[in-house]
Amino acid sequence: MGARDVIKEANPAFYERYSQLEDTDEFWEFMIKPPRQSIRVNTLKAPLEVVLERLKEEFELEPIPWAREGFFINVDNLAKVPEHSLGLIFGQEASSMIPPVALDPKPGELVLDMAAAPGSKTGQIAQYMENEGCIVANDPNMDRANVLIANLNRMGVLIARVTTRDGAEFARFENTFDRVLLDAPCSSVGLIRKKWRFLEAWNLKGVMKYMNIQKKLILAGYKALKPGGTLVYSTCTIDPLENEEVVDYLLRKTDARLEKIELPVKTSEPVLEWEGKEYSPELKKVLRIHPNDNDTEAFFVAKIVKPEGGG
Ligand SMILES: C[S@@+](CC[C@H](N)C(=O)[O-])C[C@H]1O[C@@H](n2cnc3c(N)ncnc32)[C@H](O)[C@@H]1O
Repeated sequence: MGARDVIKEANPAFYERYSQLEDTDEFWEFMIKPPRQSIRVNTLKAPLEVVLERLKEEFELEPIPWAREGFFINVDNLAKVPEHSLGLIFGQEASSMIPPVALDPKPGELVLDMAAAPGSKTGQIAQYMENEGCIVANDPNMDRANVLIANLNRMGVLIARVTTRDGAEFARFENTFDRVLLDAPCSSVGLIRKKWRFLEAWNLKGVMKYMNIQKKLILAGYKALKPGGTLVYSTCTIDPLENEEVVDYLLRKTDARLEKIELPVKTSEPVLEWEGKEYSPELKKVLRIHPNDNDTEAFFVAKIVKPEGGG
C-alpha cells in the first residue's frame, strides 16, 4: 500500500482536506516518512569549528543551507552522544531553525518568545544574541516550562526569564519588545513524520480551536512589539486556517506589514484563496514549507514588522 492509501485509511477527512493543497505522490510519501535527524551546534558553549571537528571524527554531517549552525547528522540516539548532554549540540528539526533566523535578534535586545517550551528556538535566539540582552521565554504549560528551564540551563542560556502566562496577557505590555517570536500551538501536521498519533488525532474541530487561539496570540504579540520591531509567526502545520488566515487577520486588524524572508529554502505556494475566502496578496511573502520541499517537517513562517510610529 502506498503512503497515499495509508493516510486515506488512517484519516479520510485529513486526506480529503489536504489533497486540496497538494496531491502528488511525493507530498503523501514525505508526510509520513521518518524524519532526518538534525542538530544545532550551540555556539554559546564552544566555537562552531571546535564542535564540528570533534563530531566529524564519529559522524557524517551535512550542512543545513538556511542555518549556519545546523547540520543533518547520521546518529540513531542523540541522547547517547556526550556533546548533547554537555549542551554543545541540541537536537532540533531543520525547518524549525527558520523562525529564529527570520527573527534575526541582536545582542542587547529585549525579545519575547511567547510559546517557548521546550526551548529549542529560545536557545537559538540566545545564541544569536550572544547571551546579551533579555529574552522573556513564556509557556503556560508547567510541565513543558520545567523542560524549558532544564534545556536553557543545559544550553548555557543566561539571559532568559521564564514565565508561565497565557501568551495573550502580554498584550498589556504595549510597544515594549524589540522582537517577538510566536511559535504558536497548532495542529502539528508537521510532526506526523515523528509521531503517527498526530495523524490519527487530527480533526477540523482541532484546527478551528487552534486558529482562534492563534488569532488571539498574534494580536497580543503585535501589541507587545515596539514600533519598528519584528514579529515572527510560525507553526509546524499546513492548514491555511492556522497560517495564511491568521496572518491575514492581523493585517486586516492592524497596521502590520509583511517582509519577505530571503533564505535558500524550497517552498510551496502560499494559499491566497481558501474555502471561498481571499487573502491579501501580501501573503505571497510568507514561507509555506511542505514536507517534500526539503525533506523536513512542514513549517509556515511569516515575518511581520510594525511601522515606525505605528501601534
Ligand atoms: C510549537 S510549541 C513551541 C515550541 C517551542 N517554540 C520550541 O521551539 O521549542 C507551542 C507551545 O505553545 C504553548 N501554548 C499553548 N497555549 C498557549 C498560550 N495560550 N499562550 C502561550 N503559549 C501557549 C504550548 O504549551 C507549547 O509548548
